[in-house]
Amino acid sequence: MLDLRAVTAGYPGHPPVFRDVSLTVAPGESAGLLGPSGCGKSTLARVAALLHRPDAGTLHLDGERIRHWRHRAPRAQRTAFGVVFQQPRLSADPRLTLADLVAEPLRATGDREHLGERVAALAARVGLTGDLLSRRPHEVSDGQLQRACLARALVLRPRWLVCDEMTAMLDASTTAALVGVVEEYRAETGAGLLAVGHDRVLLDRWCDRTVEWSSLITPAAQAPAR
Ligand SMILES: Nc1ncnc2c1ncn2[C@@H]1O[C@H](COP(=O)(O)OP(=O)(O)OP(=O)(O)O)[C@@H](O)[C@H]1O
Repeated sequence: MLDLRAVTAGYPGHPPVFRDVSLTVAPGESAGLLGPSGCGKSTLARVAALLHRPDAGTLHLDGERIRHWRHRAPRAQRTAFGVVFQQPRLSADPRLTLADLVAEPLRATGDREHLGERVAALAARVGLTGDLLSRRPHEVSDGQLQRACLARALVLRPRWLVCDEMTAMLDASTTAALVGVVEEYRAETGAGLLAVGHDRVLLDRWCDRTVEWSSLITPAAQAPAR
């Protein structure tokens, strides 16, 4: 269970982006989060994935209260999440080949057993050929790079996936392919999913339920647009 209760979050030097937001995703469930630009969806998703420390509120992950975020979170909690962001170029080290990008979490955690085979299997799953794996980010398209970022998110076999507008800049066939990979992985592992997006049709098709940001928040709790 991913259980966010009365979370208030924002950025230093600014009023909170939102206050007292609660959201629960059951084990194995897929929840879509829909809302207008700038309301705080990504911030909430980052809090949920332990990447952004909230100012107040609680997060329980599979029954355990989270007390630390980012590098301070215990490895077992950090690696429970696979996260894919909207803009692959902002989350990919331009010096790495796509193969090394996919392998990055394995190297970071020291889990190098059968590394080459695991990367190759995931690359095949997301539709990356051997030729593409040897290229660097500037030598591939956004869609190809996003495929590598999804493979990287899956390589530690997370229990939870957070996809923050993963397909926003992709064409329809790449969107369908990546959503298909996520769903195949979830069917195999029982992983839960929080998918943030603007596209109601996509989220309704993809997820067990779609949550509107406006239903999470009282008008007084939303900070004015900055
Ligand atoms: N690093 C930051 N420092 C200061 N303010 C930030 C930072 N990141 C985001 N914000 C602000 O926080 C608010 C919420 O941003 P967030 O990215 O969570 O919204 P969002 O709902 O995901 O938007 P979008 O749908 O456009 O991606 C926005 O007003 C944004 O300008």
